[in-house]
Amino acid sequence: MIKVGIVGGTGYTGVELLRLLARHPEVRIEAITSRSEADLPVSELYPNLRGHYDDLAFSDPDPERLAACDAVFFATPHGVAHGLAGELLGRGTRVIDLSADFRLRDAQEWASWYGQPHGAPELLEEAVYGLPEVNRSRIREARLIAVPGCYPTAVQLGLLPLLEAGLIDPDHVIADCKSGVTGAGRGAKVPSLLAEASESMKAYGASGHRHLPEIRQGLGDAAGRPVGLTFVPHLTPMIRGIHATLYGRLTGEPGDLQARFEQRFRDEPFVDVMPAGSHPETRSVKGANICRLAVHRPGDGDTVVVLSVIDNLVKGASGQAIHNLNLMFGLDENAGLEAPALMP
Ligand SMILES: NC(=O)C1=CN([C@@H]2O[C@H](COP(=O)(O)OP(=O)(O)OC[C@H]3O[C@@H](n4cnc5c(N)ncnc54)[C@H](OP(=O)(O)O)[C@@H]3O)[C@@H](O)[C@H]2O)C=CC1
Ligand SMILES: CC(=O)N[C@@H](CCC(=O)OP(=O)(O)O)C(=O)O
Repeated sequence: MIKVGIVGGTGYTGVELLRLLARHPEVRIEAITSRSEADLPVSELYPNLRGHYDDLAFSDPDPERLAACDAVFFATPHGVAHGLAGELLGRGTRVIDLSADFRLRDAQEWASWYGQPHGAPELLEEAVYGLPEVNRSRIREARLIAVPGCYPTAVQLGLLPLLEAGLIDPDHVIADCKSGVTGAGRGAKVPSLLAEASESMKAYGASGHRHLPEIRQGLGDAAGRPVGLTFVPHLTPMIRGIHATLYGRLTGEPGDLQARFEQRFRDEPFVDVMPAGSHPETRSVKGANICRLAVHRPGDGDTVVVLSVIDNLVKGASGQAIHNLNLMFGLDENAGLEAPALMP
């Protein structure tokens, strides 16, 4: 069995790791941390886990206990993994970070978007961006994984087939994205209150969101040159889910777009290219580690529209993190990730 630790076990991505790992045949949880809930049994905070982890309680983050694990997930706010990752790696423990700490290759760029100095620039060279559909072979060899953000996962998967093949103008790409409120984490914040978030919808970060440089970095790699991206996130009254509507201007006659998308993701277990004409719904991915895509060319014109949906907590975070673990340890890629979505 692979011994696993989770730092930040009380948050939404932490409990989602627990839910998915409860069905993982090769993993045993050795440590799960919370500073605010130390000593509380996990099933008291999360009754959905009763019967699964009856002997497991939250504990303070203790580097000794974490270093005894084969792998540690960080499900913490940005900046936390910077402080502990180096020590764990030095002691032979692999690190899978769900936060943004190691996603940007440039420490200065990270500092400017996250408003603090990068805490571990010496680790950036070995960090692997954990998008399996792009980096599968590097992930297999990695010791340190930066799990992609939720918006970046939905946007990159939808645009990769177009940018890799040079089918759209890389200077004018638009990502219009909607997120459920769990995207903001479990901490109490006014915009997440029921009375603020329900029966209403709003854009935010229109003039610059911290996922913009992350998405640009990935799309630039796919296009082989810098990409001009307009990215506007929105908060919507749903609990889970990301819906990305992506627009690109075709550079010429693209051929059969549907066939291109199917071919690009033919061997990917967690990307579903839906039949031509589909409109994927966020509820069709709720609780499941899957991205569903549909590609449209309205009126056979020069604009291509891609619809991409994921569950922000699963393919957008904890499920993708477990997919990375499976690859790093040579396990079945599907282990712990086989459950279909909850619908309705
Ligand atoms: N929510 C989402 O949809 C997604 C989130 N992410 C990223 O994953 C990470 C976790 O997100 P989420 O689960 O939503 O966050 P939450 O705010 O829900 O939970 C954060 C967790 O981290 C712990 N924590 C906070 N500060 C520290 C610290 N200094 N040292 C150790 N533990 C700490 C908290 O417990 P305690 O304070 O008790 O120690 C809590 O368990 C974030 O970086 C987020 O950006 C990525 C993709 C999607
Ligand atoms: C709705 C909402 O607030 N979403 C968050 C993004 C989700 C998230 O946790 O960001 P990472 O993927 O980078 O960790 C935000 O806009 O900051």
